[in-house]
Formats: sequence, C-alpha cells, structure tokens
Amino acid sequence: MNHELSTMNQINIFVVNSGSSSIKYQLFKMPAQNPVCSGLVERIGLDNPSITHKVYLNGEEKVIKLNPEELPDHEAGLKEVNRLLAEGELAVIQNPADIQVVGHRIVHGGERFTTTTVIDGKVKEELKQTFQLAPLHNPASYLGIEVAEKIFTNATQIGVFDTAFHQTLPPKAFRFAIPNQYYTDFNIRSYGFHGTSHKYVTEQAAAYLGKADSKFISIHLGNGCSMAAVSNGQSIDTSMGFGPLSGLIMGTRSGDIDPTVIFYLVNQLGYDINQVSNLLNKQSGMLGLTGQSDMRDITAAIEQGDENARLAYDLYAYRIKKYIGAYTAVLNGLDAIIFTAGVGENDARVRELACAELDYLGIRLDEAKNKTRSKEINEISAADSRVKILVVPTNEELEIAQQCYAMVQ
Ligand SMILES: Nc1ncnc2c1ncn2[C@@H]1O[C@H](COP(=O)(O)OP(=O)(O)O)[C@@H](O)[C@H]1O
Ligand SMILES: CC(=O)OP(=O)(O)O
Ligand SMILES: [Mg+2]
Repeated sequence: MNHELSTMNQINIFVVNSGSSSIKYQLFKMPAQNPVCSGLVERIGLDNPSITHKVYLNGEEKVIKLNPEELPDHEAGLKEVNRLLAEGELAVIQNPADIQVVGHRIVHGGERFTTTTVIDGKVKEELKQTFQLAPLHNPASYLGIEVAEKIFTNATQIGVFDTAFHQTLPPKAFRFAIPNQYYTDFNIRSYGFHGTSHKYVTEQAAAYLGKADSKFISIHLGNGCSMAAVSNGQSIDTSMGFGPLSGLIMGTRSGDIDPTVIFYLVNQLGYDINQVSNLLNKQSGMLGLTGQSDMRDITAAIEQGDENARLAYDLYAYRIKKYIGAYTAVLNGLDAIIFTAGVGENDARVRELACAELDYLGIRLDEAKNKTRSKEINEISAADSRVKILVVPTNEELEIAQQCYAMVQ
C-alpha cells in the first residue's frame, strides 16, 4: 500500500462501478466527501454509445454529453473518462497520477472476500474464480480493474464487495436445504447483494430517525432488485441468494422461480444450460413480461392501456409486498421501510402498490407525499402510520469511497 497516502490530509479517490455494458464513476476528495465529478458511460460495445460527465464547481453542476462514434470495450470507455478528467476547460486533475486510490464495486465476493480488499495479482487470480457466480457483473468489474491499472498506474486499487454487508446473515437465513457437503465442499449458500447500498441507506435512515437500534426493511429497486431485513445495522436476511438472480422481479431477471421450470426447459424443450441462464438473467423480469426493461417505458405503456404492462407492474409490486410481510416476521417488528435506487427513488406507483393494504402491519402511505420528489430523504408515510416509509437516495460510490479511505488510513 502507498505509505504516503496515510500522511496526506486530502486524497483523490476515483470510484468505478462497472456493469456489463456501462460504467458509473465518481471522483471524491476525501475525507471531505466532496464529489468533484461523476458520470455514466452507457452502451459499451453497442450502437449509439454515450457518456454523460458532470463536474461540480462552486455549487454548480456543469454537464458534458458525448456521443462517440464507437466505444468497443471498457478500456475505450475508461480512456474517454480519463480524457474528460484531465483535459479541457472542465479538467479536474492534471494527470492520472493525481488519483491515489481507485475503488471498484465488485458484486460477488464469494466465501473468499468478506470485506474491503486491496487488489493485487493474487487477489485478481482469486477474483476469476467468482465469474461463474455473477456472470453479468464480476467479469465486468475485473475488466474495470485491469483498465484502471493501466490508466491510473500510481493508484492503490481497492475492491468493495456487494456481498460484504450480508456477512452477518445467520446460517438459518443463508443455508439451503440441500445435502451439507454442497455447503462445506462447494460454498453453495446465499450470499446476498447490493450490500453497499443497503448499508448506506439504512445508516442514513438511522441517522435521520435518530435511532441506531432499529428494524428496517431496505428495498433496492434498480436494474437489479433486492430487499434486506436490517436489525440494529446488521443484515439478517436478504432476497438475493447464491447469485444475484433470486428474490424480486427485476429489469431482465426473473427473481424467484420454481427450479422445476429449469428441468422442464432442459428435459422437455431441449434447452442447454447456457440458454436457460440467458433466459433467466437477460430475457426475463419486466423485459420478458412487457418487452421493455425500463420502468419509464413500462409506465408509458400502462398509460397507453397496455394490459401486459399493467400485469407486470402488479407482479413486480406483489413480490415486494410478500417480502415486506416475510421480513416483518423475521425482524419481529418494523420501524421503517426504505425505498432506494432508480425505480425505488423515482417510481411513486411502485411504492404505492407495494405498500397497499398493509395497514394491518401499521404501514400506511400518504398518497400526496408519495408523489413529491426530493434529492434528500423523503418521508412518505401517513401521519398515523406506525411504520415510517422513507425514500432514501442511495450513493454506492460515496460508501465505496468512505470504505477505501478507511482502508488507506
Ligand atoms: N423517473 C423514473 N421513473 C421510473 N423508473 C426510473 C426513473 N428513473 C430511472 N428509473 C429506473 O431505474 C432503473 C435503473 O436504476 P439504477 O439504480 O440506476 O440501476 P443500476 O445501478 O442497476 O443500473 C432503470 O431501469 C429505470 O427504469
Ligand atoms: C447485484 C446487482 O444486481 O447489481 P445491479 O443492480 O447493479 O445489476
Ligand atoms: Mg445499481
């Protein structure tokens, strides 16, 4: 580790969240937590790639939008980002050496990575063993690490794992009822994901409510969706499992499904196992039900009277509602429900449907408050609701920067 970092009072931490076809990034000055810039590279390897880069200057936000002819891979994407960081009027660094730490979001840590980890050659080799566990995510994170090593040659590379926050799950929540040797020999168990987000939003909610000893249900609804039961800051159950496929209905992933369907697809319809994986990971969820994976398009379709879109919405919200019931039982009480991520923060109708007819559990939404928008924490429960309902904007990148900063101190 770079010893000089610990003696400097301010360091630049660049956080990279690599998806299969996108890269989200943010640059922070730590420990001040000031975001210097942030951005999103979309449609890597596809047609019409784009980069949206935002620079925060004296309380103002300046936006650069680029539509490069092509962005064949993550390397091309991060090179463009590096150019935006270091060149032109809105440059925020002089050269790549100004970045002292690169923090990477890594979705699956498996049994091996249970906490934030400095990445070296050995760690990279071990990361390759996790590709099969999260095929949509971990290969992309690995690529992000390789590219960042080439560009930010001086930086300490650090991995922050989605699975880490769920290390507190008790065995009764993480074990499957299959013969023990599959756990002891092959580490087949539930791991849970979106931990960085569940940790961040539940800590924000605890600070907002002034209540450290609290019982929360955290509902992360992005492209991937998961819920966590969080008791006194510790995750005790979560809806994703061995990989990020089970639980809630997602943009393109099925969520919970009876495994008998898989046997039927293979034995009766002649699917091979890669086709099944592709079907459940990439062609299912809201995409499979409606032809669209983006909730904004699905809302628009409902407004046009599309019955498939309406049914898909009902399925999506009903699954969330069932997990709210399950996790209220798991927690034996409930102080607050937290909605977060792209859909959770923006889609009032999903929140309304998921919380509908739960007054028996003391959960009552205020319809008017639910329709308001805020960049801060928004309390959307009715005045007489025993359980608070909160919309808490997530910030996985800031949480990653904080964990990286703690690591290099
Ligand atoms: N205004 C909005 N209304 C409804 N859904 C939205 C809105 N804005 C974004 N979304 C949804 O958020 C999702 C992306 O969420 P995000 O948390 O960025 O996901 P990820 O990090 O997994 O890419 C998209 O599928 C999109 O449908
Ligand atoms: C774990 C996971 O599903 O991540 P994302 O929502 O970013 O796809
Ligand atoms: Mg996300």
